[in-house]
Amino acid sequence: MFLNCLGMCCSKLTTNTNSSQRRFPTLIEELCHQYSLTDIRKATNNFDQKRVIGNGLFSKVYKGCLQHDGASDYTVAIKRFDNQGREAFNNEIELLCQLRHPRCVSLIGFCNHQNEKILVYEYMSNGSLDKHLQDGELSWKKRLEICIGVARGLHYLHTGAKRSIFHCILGPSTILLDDHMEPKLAGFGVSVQGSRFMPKQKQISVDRVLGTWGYTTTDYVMDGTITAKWDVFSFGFLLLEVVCRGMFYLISLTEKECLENPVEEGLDPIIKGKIAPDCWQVFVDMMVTCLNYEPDERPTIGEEEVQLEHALSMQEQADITNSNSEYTLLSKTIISLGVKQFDTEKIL
Ligand SMILES: Nc1ncnc2c1ncn2[C@@H]1O[C@H](COP(=O)(O)OP(=O)(O)OP(=O)(O)O)[C@@H](O)[C@H]1O
Repeated sequence: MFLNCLGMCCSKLTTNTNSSQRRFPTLIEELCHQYSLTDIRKATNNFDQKRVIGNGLFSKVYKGCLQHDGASDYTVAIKRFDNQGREAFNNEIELLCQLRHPRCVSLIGFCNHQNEKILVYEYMSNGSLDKHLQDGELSWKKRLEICIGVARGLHYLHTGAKRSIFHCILGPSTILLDDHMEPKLAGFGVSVQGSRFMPKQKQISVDRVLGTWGYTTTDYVMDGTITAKWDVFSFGFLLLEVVCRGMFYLISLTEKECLENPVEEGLDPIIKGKIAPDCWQVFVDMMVTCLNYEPDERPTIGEEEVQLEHALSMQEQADITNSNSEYTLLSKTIISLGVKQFDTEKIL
């Protein structure tokens, strides 16, 4: 019933575009505040370019300053969708209104004024994970903690709501970090919700290719369906990128050779020597199973979460007894993605 109501609210959002400041006496409005375009213009200094903090697939994200419920000014992130982003706007508002989890970014409000489709979120002061991976400043333990946080968020999406939610574009640019460097999932514009009466793992069909290329699994491309195992594959890719510093992001099929070298050879120099071999073994086994070509062979994200916590505790144990010296990894892990089975002509 709750989700039906939300669905109806969202279709109202799409169809009623002529009124300038229409009120929605609906659940969505109860759940998140509706801002006027004037409020948003004021908050972003009229969409000042200098306030741009990120670019989405169909949107620009600004740092803004808003007043809410009479409280003093506070900082928010304001996503302004372009004309192609209407569907993403509706999708994101519908999903985020339902989500309440410390590992998912919070939606504060929205503005739906004629062609202007805008969402307002809590501001994540440390930006997206990709920036921090590029800078190479994160310790190995922090990386592990971030991966655990991401697994918790995904676990909630897959199992915590009445209908499973599949993120579909999980990657370092859709993982944001708060003041304490804790991760939150963002970028729900193309996420997909399973149908209400379906078992959580059942496949659903979608009619478009989603996701960033490097994090896209073969399942969808082969049979046009999405399951939770899609996100698990993306999570495996994320683990790879977290240790290899952006090396695999947006990998193209022609660059697949880099996966033919052992992962240990591509480790970010910052964390080389810092990873305890026992911890690494757990981590790398998980990565390999997540990236399994066969979706049924991949673990659930709940299993991943538990294993990552186990890996972290192994690292902590090892650090107690080995506080000064560097670790050496003797393993040589080759990841096989089965990418040779792609027919790029058909896909792109
Ligand atoms: N709440 C936020 N706080 C801080 N920065 C943010 C926030 N939301 C988004 N950003 C910045 O904007 C970038 C793009 O946002 P996001 O990941 O939501 O885009 P997207 O999902 O690709 O967008 P779209 O909805 O257009 O498909 C992020 O990588 C990040 O740098």
